[in-house]
Amino acid sequence: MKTRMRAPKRPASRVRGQYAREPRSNFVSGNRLALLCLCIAILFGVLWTPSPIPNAPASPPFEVVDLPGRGKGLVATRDIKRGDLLIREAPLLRIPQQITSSPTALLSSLLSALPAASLSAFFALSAVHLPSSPDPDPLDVALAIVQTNAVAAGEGHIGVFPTMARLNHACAGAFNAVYSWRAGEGVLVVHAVRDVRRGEELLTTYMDTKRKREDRRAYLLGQYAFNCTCATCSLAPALSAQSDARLEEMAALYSQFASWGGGAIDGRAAADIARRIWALGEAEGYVSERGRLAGDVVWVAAAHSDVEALRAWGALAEEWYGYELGRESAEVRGVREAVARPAGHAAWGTRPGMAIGGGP
Ligand SMILES: C[S@@+](CC[C@H](N)C(=O)[O-])C[C@H]1O[C@@H](n2cnc3c(N)ncnc32)[C@H](O)[C@@H]1O
Repeated sequence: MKTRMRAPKRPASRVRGQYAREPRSNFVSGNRLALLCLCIAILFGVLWTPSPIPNAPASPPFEVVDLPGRGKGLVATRDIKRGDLLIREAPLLRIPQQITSSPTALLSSLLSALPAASLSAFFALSAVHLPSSPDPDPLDVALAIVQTNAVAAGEGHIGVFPTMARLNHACAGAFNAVYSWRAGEGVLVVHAVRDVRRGEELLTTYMDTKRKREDRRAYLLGQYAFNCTCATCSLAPALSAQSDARLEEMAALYSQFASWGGGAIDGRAAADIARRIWALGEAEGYVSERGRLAGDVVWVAAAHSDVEALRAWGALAEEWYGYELGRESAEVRGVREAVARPAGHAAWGTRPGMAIGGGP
């Protein structure tokens, strides 16, 4: 989700890249003793109590439980409404993606600075692709934990979050929770993107799942070492083929929509594509990313000086950004401002005047 995409919500943001393959350095070995001491302190019973975060739900609507075949996960303890805030938490670690030093050296210094309780929370997280040695270097374990649990945390950064990290994955129309980084507050928030019944598992998505089932499953197996059996991946063959076709068409349409930025299509065509994406999402049950889509059409409407379309898409953007990012988010405030003062929009009048049409 790029170009001028504003919300750091692209679910494909779980990170690996350079952190996956960095060779160990002498510096790592030099820090091993300190880390081992800290780990031993943790084993001697330091319990993790999260520090209170302002505006975090006072009583979270879920519990962390062991789920057969999937490790821990979050299960709703009461009915949840679309748009409800589920989690609001600070990172245990926040790491720049582009670094000049060794990732393990950086990780070592970040971990060394953590209070024992946070270190305990970090090392309690799950990890795939652990080193096979019976006595692995704690920094290699730490690296595997980062690779399994880190998500995008602002421009050029990833973060590991103790509660959010327990969310398991589902694809396309099957996930019900979406996370986003609040740069101004330094926290990650997770909202319900659909209604959830008590007893249902809360599920986010680890990747852009607008891909066919075979590709999604191969990616998840390779990166996260599990076979996805979510509701979308479990569809019978004929229904799965229809779902694949919808998801692949949505992905192709998003690319076409983005080509408006370079002038390849006009505003009316861009809005037609957005309406088609919306309809496909409805058929698929894929309602995530609608705030951003509608927000982008607001931009197109402003560029073509179409106030009516701007207001119609603005209402949709406000509603769906509100569900995914929170009604108090910067994105909702931005859309409200655009609707209140269309001519004050940064894109206003930058393309030829044109009626692009209202929402779906
Ligand atoms: C970020 S962790 C999620 C929380 C994890 N279950 C735990 O116990 O901490 C990612 C790991 O959880 C497991 N997982 C996530 N989604 C899953 C799913 N849909 N089915 C089975 N395992 C899943 C995989 O082992 C994956 O590598």
